[in-house]
Amino acid sequence: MSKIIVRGGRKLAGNVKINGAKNAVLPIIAASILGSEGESVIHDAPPLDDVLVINKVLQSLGIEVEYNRQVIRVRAGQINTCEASYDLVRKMRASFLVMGPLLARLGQARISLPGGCAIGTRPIDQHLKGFEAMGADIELGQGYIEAKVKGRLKGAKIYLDVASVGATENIMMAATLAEGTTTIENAAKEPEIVDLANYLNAMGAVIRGAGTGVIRIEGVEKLRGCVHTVIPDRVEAGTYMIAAAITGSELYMEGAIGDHLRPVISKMQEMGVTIEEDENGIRVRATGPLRAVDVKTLPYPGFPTDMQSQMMALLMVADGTSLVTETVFENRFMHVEEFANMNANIKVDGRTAIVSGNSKLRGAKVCATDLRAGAALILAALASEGETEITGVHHIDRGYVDITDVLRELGADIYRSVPQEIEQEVAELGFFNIQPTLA
Ligand SMILES: CC(=O)N[C@H]1[C@@H](OP(=O)(O)OP(=O)(O)OC[C@H]2O[C@@H](n3ccc(=O)[nH]c3=O)[C@H](O)[C@@H]2O)O[C@H](CO)[C@@H](O)[C@@H]1O
Ligand SMILES: C=C(OP(=O)(O)O)C(=O)O
Repeated sequence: MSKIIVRGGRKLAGNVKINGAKNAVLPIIAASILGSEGESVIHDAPPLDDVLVINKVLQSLGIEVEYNRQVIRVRAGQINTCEASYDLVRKMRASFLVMGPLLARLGQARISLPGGCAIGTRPIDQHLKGFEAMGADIELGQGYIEAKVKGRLKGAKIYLDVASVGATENIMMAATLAEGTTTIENAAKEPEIVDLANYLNAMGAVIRGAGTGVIRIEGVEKLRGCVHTVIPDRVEAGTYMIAAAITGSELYMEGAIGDHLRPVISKMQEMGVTIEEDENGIRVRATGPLRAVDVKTLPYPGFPTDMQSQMMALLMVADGTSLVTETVFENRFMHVEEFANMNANIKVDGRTAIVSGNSKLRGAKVCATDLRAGAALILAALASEGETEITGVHHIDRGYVDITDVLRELGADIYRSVPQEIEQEVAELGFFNIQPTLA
């Protein structure tokens, strides 16, 4: 498996073209299962391992999927099976998002339990509660979850105990073909939910309120393929924004949407980073010293948990002590131990990390324990003295397109031992040597 090698201390400069959002395209691909007529054409689908995996899940169901130059074409007129196998679902939690569409379309779905995970227990009780409220019988056994409904799902009022992104998406997709109206209360409000609702509406669904805490879905008889462009990846953009700040540089995030990044922008401004937004993107400039700030992760529009580790990397080099509180996942501080190997000074007390700033970071051998932790290690390495060697690169490949090439073009001294596309080609040949995901 590949390693990423970084020699820190270089300034960066230039434009970063932000890719389509991983967390938007995955549910959108799953939603394509609902289109019993025509073809769905999904533009700006980023070439990530997660996208390859979910495409394979659809193909394993007998659905036609073509992926070429960031465009995915899905023809789901015929589906051969309602079962998504363990081998694929274990690679990525988001594969579970095919449950709602399959249940709605075929009245039955059998999906392997999504695998264990490093950032928290990540139960799926809220997804199942929603399906049950819509009339599905759920059975668990032999590592699989089976859901069945006689006839169509029935519209229902569903209150989510936690504003889960995945549960909101899964229930919203299932409800599009249900009989009657479904209301999701305490729904997640993330931009990716809005993108999915826009996609479903373009397929013929009737969804209102996406982006607010109450979403109403009027069921329709059938959906058809449509053409859609995926929103830009706010986490990819946020990660490069921190790359600019941590190296005292200036970068322009082309295509990034400021409104999707409000808490990240605000916190970076509080730290003393200059941020300018225009209609095409976001410019980040860091010249002076950075101030410590406290950060608490929350569901959207709060500070995103997917930016917590990267923000922590930046706080390690700020003046003063910062508190980072993780409220979304109960075990998302594994990067702290790796940061400590790089000479950071961080103490964890329950769900809060106390980050002492002004660290003189030093290169070390470290391991990416999950996707964003991996990105945060790259960021810390850019600001470190000496060489950092990062293993666990398969995690990073789940969510960043060519991150080493992009950073090298911006001026970083960074390379990976095996290029991402070669690892993907090997995976495409069928040797899915990507380990089960831990994030
Ligand atoms: C593919 C994708 O979009 N992944 C994102 C999605 O993950 P995902 O959809 O898995 O995250 P959720 O919003 O569901 O999880 C949020 C919290 O709710 C809990 N929970 C969730 C479902 C459930 O049935 N019961 C339950 O208790 C989880 O354990 C977690 O503590 O949102 C997370 C929170 O913004 C992000 O970090 C992930 O990057
Ligand atoms: C946790 C993440 O993704 P996933 O939900 O796919 O594991 C992430 O994108 O940071």
